Amino acid sequence: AQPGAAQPVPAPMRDLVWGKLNFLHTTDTHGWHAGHLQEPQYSADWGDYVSFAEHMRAKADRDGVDLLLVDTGDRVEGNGLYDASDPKGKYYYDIYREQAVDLICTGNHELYVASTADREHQRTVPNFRQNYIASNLDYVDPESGERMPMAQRYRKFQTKNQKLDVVAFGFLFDFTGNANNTVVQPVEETVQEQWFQDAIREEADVFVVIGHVGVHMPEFRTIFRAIRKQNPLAPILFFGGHVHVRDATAYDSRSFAVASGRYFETIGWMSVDGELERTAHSEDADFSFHRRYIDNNLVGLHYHTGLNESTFPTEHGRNVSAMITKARDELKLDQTFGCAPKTLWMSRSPYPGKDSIYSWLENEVLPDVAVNSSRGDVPRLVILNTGAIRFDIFKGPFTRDTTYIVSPFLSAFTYIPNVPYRIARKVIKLLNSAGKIMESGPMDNRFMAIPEQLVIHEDIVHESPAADAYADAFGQKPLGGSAEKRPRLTEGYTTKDDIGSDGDDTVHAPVNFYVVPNCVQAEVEFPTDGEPETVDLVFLDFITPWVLMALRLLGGEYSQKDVQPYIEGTLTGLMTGWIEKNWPKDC
Ligand SMILES: Nc1ccn([C@@H]2O[C@H](COP(=O)(O)O)[C@@H](O)[C@H]2O)c(=O)n1
Repeated sequence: AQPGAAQPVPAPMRDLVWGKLNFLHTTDTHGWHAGHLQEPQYSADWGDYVSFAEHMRAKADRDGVDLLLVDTGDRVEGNGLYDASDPKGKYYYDIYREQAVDLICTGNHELYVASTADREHQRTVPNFRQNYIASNLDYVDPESGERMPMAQRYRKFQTKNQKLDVVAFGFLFDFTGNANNTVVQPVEETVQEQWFQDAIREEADVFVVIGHVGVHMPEFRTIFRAIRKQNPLAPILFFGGHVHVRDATAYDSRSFAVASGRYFETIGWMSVDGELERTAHSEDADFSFHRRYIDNNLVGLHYHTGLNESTFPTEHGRNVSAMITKARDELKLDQTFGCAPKTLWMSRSPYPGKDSIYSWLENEVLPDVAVNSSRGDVPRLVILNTGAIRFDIFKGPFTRDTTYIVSPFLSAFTYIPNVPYRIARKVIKLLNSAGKIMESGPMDNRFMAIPEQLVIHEDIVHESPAADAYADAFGQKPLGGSAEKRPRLTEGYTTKDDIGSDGDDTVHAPVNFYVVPNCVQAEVEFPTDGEPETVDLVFLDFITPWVLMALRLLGGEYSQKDVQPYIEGTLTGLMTGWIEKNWPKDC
């Protein structure tokens, strides 16, 4: 872990179940490779993961089974370690490559901005040349204009110890927001391509599909159906992501799919056991699948390896942790802009509410920063999509790192001047409508909100979410402390997926999740009496297509040419400026 990172505390644990073929999985790490310095439960860093994987591989070798490492994209955007350098990722690419990832693919965040996609192609693809898979993604060379596969379309290889034949694919969901130096082919089309049809006819003991795709998204079903049609008896394993949740499902009795959360809070574990060799595949062959969501902290990593503080870190792992410390120092990520007077939550506290980050933005920040000096006294509606905010603000120092953690995007405020208020006032309602109007495809309203809400549609409020709940440690091993003296449970994930509610490796007290609207809105410079005739409609550029669509549905004929820049700077910069001005400097 990084110097100064919060110390994890012991908790009741569930063991990993090993099989013949085992996997460790990361997804949506978004630059959090230093770990969560303020959250003990997720405070291990990428160097610790390197040590962990080395010990787990050694165990696999000793036991004659196999272990593969998977990463399913969105490695960038969302943490100072990636975002704070110029160019972005100056340190991240060299840190990330130190992990021996066997199967890796691209997420949408590697593609929003052309220069990010260029760097993915120039750095990460060659770093993982044999292992990077891009089944439905092309890259356009900036010099020649030539369109080429981002990486190999699929990978066929043999596992180290059992020589199992694996055919692996690497997909991205049907993403349409990519920069124009990449092309994402819809999954429905890809599975009809000749190369794919040939690949699923290769001799395989196991098919592995990794993808930046939620395990309940239709894209994985499409791939599953295509492979299964040709291979009725083979095990098919899916590793997904994008939705930022811990999740698992099975598409049939010979398939299994797992998604491993977000922000390097989770290291996913999947194992499959049974007669895996294709010669043994039969109607009667029984495969067993297990999944575990490992909280990324040293107490847990020691537990799963049976090691301790002195025996756990490998030389390689220590060196990677040191690379991260050096990068964080050089990037001055601990530089403080202000001291947050209290914790502001995205989903753990209701909106609107005194502890909601969105209420804080709506009531305090937006009215103050969304000001165009030449139109300062014009009444305006300022709309922010909730997905623009990526993480909670914890009470205490708000640092350079926090700015990117909370708001990594380069989104700026744009506006349409003088929109009749009778139309403008209804826009927010349409943007927040539960999907009746713009409900699917790239214009799905939910793409404006946080990714978790693609699968969580209602509040999850526990009767006693507080930290004073105690373990029902029956059948679980207390880690540190006897059964009589059970440890107090820490708050954390209490995942329920299609497999059950025993997926998390650590037994936690539950936390609440309150659904938030797709967008929030501040009314600024409104007359004290009556309504304005017209208003400036101000919004983040990311949601322009939805705003134009909403206006059109309300009878306002506006197009992209009516949308103008409102103020200079990004939401991130403006928010940080507000914090510098309004919160105390020292904590
Ligand atoms: N400029 C941007 C880009 C993205 N968003 C939000 O992020 C969501 C996607 O996040 P993933 O980590 O799941 O890829 C997207 O749906 C938007 O809500 C944004 O606000 N601004």
